[in-house]
Amino acid sequence: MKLLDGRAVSKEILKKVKEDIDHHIDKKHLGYNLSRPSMAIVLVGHNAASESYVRAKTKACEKADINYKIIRFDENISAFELISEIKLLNKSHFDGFIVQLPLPDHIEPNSIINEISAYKDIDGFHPLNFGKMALGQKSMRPATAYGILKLLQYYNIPTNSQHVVVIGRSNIVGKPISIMLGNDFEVGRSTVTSCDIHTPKELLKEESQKADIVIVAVGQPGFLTADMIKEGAVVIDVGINRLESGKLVGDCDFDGVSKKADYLTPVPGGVGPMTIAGLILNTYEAWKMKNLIDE
Ligand SMILES: Nc1nc(=O)c2c([nH]1)NC[C@@H]1CN(c3ccc(C(=O)N[C@@H](CCC(=O)O)C(=O)O)cc3)C=[N+]21
Ligand SMILES: [Mg+2]
Repeated sequence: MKLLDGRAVSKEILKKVKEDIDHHIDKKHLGYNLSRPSMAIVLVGHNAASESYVRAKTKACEKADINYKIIRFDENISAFELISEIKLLNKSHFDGFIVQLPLPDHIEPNSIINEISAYKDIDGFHPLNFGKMALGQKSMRPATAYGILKLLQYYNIPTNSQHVVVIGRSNIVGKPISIMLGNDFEVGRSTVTSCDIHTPKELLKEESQKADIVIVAVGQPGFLTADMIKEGAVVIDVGINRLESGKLVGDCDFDGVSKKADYLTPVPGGVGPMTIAGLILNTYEAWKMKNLIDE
């Protein structure tokens, strides 16, 4: 069994992005001095998990030499005020920005996401980007799904004609990864079965036992057990669950699954850092688009 080292792959991607940015800036593209890419992170209220994810994002910006600014708002901000701020950010110098989720209960997240300029939507959550992604057009891709594709690609894990079972159908992970792997991309052309926690357990097991690749994103520790996979499967664990002990675990029964799978992502150190790599790649791509840099 081989661990898919998202931390190491992410580090390599960040280094490569920095070098590519340096390269474009050295060329003084279009005859003017390009400034480095920049992103803003909108943070509403104080959520301990969000604070830690945002720290991981800013550290990645430092590694890729991308400028960033954290923009904080009081948890009592109204949806109307927040949308006004989003409209300002759409017109700002930032190449991209994200609105860290979850938002306070009184703000409906889609009402905010829909206001983000698709050109600056480095999370890839805007309906225009989601639609383009689904149609197989160039777009900002949902960062976690993008990161997972990059991880599979890095380890030369084939997806072409492979049977993939995705467990979880969230708009930010399960749904987009199911669509992307079904598309006719560099990484794709898979036969995808989309399941979720409501799929009857026997039916789910019947499917997942046949899968070459299982992607689990349900947010329940120990959900995927060894009896649910075939010998030699590739298992991508998207879960990040903090146990009462403080320990961070994924959605797999790690000890059991690791004895049967050929490849497995650890938690931490797997999909989490790859999500951040996806975000940095999207920022780099938004910057290139804005400056008309064509690869
Ligand atoms: N607008 C928005 N975009 C997001 O991309 C977004 C979000 N909101 N809200 C929350 C989720 C979660 N997320 C993670 C990013 C990195 C790690 C990560 O790097 N995790 C480390 C461990 C971190 C730790 O120790 O807590 C790891 O798995 O190795 C995890 C989770 C991005 N999210
Ligand atoms: Mg098969």
